[in-house]
Amino acid sequence: MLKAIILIGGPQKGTRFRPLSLDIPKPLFPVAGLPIIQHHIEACVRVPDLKEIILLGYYPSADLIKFVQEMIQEYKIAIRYLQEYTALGTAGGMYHFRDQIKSGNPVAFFVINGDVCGDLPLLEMCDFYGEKDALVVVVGTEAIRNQSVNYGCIVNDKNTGEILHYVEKPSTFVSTLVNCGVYLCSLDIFQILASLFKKKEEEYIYNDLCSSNNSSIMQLEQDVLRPLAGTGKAFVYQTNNWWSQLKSAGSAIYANRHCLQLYKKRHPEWLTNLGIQDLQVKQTPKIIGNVFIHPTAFIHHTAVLGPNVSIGSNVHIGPGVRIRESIILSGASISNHSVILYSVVGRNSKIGAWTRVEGTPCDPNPNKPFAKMDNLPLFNTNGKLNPSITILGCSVSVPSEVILLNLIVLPYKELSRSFKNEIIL
Ligand SMILES: Nc1nc2c(ncn2[C@@H]2O[C@H](COP(=O)(O)OP(=O)(O)O[C@H]3O[C@H](CO)[C@@H](O)[C@H](O)[C@@H]3O)[C@@H](O)[C@H]2O)c(=O)[nH]1
Repeated sequence: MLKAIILIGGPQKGTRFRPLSLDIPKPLFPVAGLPIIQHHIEACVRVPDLKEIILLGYYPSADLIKFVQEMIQEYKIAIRYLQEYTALGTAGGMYHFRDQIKSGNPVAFFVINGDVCGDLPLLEMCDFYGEKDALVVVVGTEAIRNQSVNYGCIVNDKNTGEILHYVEKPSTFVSTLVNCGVYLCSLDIFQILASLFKKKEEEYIYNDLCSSNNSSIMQLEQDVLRPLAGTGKAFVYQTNNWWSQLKSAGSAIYANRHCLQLYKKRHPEWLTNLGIQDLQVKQTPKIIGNVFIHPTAFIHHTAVLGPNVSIGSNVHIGPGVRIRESIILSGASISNHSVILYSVVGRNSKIGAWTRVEGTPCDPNPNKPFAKMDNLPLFNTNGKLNPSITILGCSVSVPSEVILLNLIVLPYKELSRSFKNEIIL
């Protein structure tokens, strides 16, 4: 029997994802029509012997209850949310809830960072794990040299996959093989965490209880992977599958495109597929490439959508609207002949007629194999806003006949004119 833990962090995490995470916890933000962590759950339920999924974080339980109930109904598998009393780090929460994780005696358990997405090779990891006497198997992927330092860097034995050296976000180049934040761990890992916890407690007592260090805070990367490197107990499973972090709001559009592409392989029925026959029989909108449309959305038959568009529930799209490379969240409405390109339109936002909402794609460099998203800061060194996708927070109202370019608009704002390269507070 196997289990899976999805690390979802808490409200203080994911700040670079604002304003998209202002009205919804970041792990529940919909990419390709599904909450980010539902993609992880989808991957987990494909593993035949996986019996329980634990979401681990420090969001208030109330934020997750509805989602957990929906997931249990949808996937008919045990899913629960365990709330840390404070941020305990990527391994501290696991140690705190070790009895729940160990119960039922799983042979191993997955740990998946909630802020990554990709074609996760969970089944392949199980086979690889079975061949090794491993405490932990980590998924690794190639990155380009200057980007690799933003990740956990792994030096491995090319023949066996054994991790020989591990450095978390090194200050200088170590290796182009990076940690994807997806692990398969043996229960024996808790012994390492137990001795670490004991050591930290002793230090705390030795320091006359005046140290502010919380001995419960532990990191999977620094406290487990790094000491295990070179002991023959940690291995890397290397993948060339698509994989990305979801750190900045800009990465949502990039992830949306790739998740829609993955549906082609796993769930073609989720993509809107209007054949020539449909077009002749009934009046339907024109769909280009991969598009997800929630069944409750209304799309006028003269609208043109795609490629890489996700439309949420109860969205209303008027006549002649053109949408490309964008996410339209639930309840939004877009009036006649407006154009939406490289943008996220927030929940319940309203866009008038003949308006253009456009962002700048911030994709990885297509000329460099293995390039990842650059999580650029909001402002460049000259103090100017780095051009990025346009984001309208929830309940934003945009008038007719204006142009919005490279804009971040906070929730509930009523715009009255055109804007360019600005953050509207
Ligand atoms: N439950 C819980 N989750 C946490 C906590 N702290 C972080 N997380 C979750 O753990 C994941 C990783 O956390 P970060 O601390 O933000 O690390 P990172 O910068 O994303 O780097 C990690 O992921 C990279 C791949 O995306 C790795 O390359 C790197 O080595 C590391 O594992 C995220 O999903 C985050 O929400 C915590 O205290 N509690």
